[in-house]
Amino acid sequence: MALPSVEEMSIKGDEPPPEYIVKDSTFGSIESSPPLGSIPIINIGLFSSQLSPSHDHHSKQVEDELEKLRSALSSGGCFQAIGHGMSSSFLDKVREVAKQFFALPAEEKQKYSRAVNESEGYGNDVVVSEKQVLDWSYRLTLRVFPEDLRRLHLWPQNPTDFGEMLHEYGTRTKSVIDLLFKAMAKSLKLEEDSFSKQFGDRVLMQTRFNFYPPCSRPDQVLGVKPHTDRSGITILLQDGEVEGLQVFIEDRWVRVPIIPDALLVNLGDQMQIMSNGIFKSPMHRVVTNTEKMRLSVATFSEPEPHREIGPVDLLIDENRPRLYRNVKNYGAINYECFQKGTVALETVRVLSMNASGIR
Ligand SMILES: O=C(O)CCC(=O)C(=O)O
Ligand SMILES: [Fe+2]
Repeated sequence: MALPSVEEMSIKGDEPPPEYIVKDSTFGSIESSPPLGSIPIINIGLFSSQLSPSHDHHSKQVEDELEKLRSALSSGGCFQAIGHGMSSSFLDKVREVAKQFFALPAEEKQKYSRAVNESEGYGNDVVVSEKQVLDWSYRLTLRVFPEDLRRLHLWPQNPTDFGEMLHEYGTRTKSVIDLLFKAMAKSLKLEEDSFSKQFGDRVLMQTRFNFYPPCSRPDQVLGVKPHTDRSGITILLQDGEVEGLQVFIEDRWVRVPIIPDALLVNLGDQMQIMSNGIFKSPMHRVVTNTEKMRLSVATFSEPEPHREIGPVDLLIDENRPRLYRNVKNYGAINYECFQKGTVALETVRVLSMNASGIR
């Protein structure tokens, strides 16, 4: 028998069925309120080439910010980006339009349902195994770039400005991603296209609207289970008021604070590979609560599946031997590992040398 939808269960205040109960505690049990993390705040406006780089004073500021970027990505693997150029009223509009979609009656949302074996569209978790613990959320996932790969029949017609909002938000987010690829390379003293050329000119960008309705058992159920993103980088617009995201930093979970106008940048697995392990793809999860719904908008960037990616040559040397092999279609590898419950990045690792330098 099919399970009732998360939406239905949330409205009725149902006790979550066993399929949703988190048993595995590899990454510790659910704590709704671990300490607040000190996630670095970085002014990415300083990386924009539109600013004149002529003043010494200014270039010192840029250097300092690049160093903050390098340090953030090589430790916790995430930071809060400010100075991204999107106004707070625009970000509120994105959240508002998305909330209007999720507030529609179930039948209306189902018009955009994800087909079996597809990642795009509206729905709950893809169920891949009986042992899988399900997430207390529903989602709408849409590809935004390249533009010719948009599946417009899955883009909501209601609210009527949804498509316009997604096009605008996606376009601006793409500029942020392009800017960050360059800044990340510069922060490691590399040519600025060192990462972006691996992505090519047809970077794939998918936006996932995550909706987490109230849950009667936040102590037993997660909005999203612990995972690392398979992307190059992920740009996350958090709910402006309701917390829920936690990141695993230095062996413990910390809460990600809400800064309504900031975009949270999460490094993904593919950028960990390209940086030869210098940058870290952080484990994160989302907790639920009994009272309030929460919305987040995650935009994932990755290379086209046929492109081979691998550690940048200049980041491989005697002190830092190659950690990962070159890979194509990392998305499929990540998905297969998710099904088997194994860690995708481990499967693309090069065997490490022993102390005497012999493999
Ligand atoms: O809802 C969030 O804050 C995070 C969502 C997330 O991790 C994801 O969609 O990959
Ligand atoms: Fe994620």
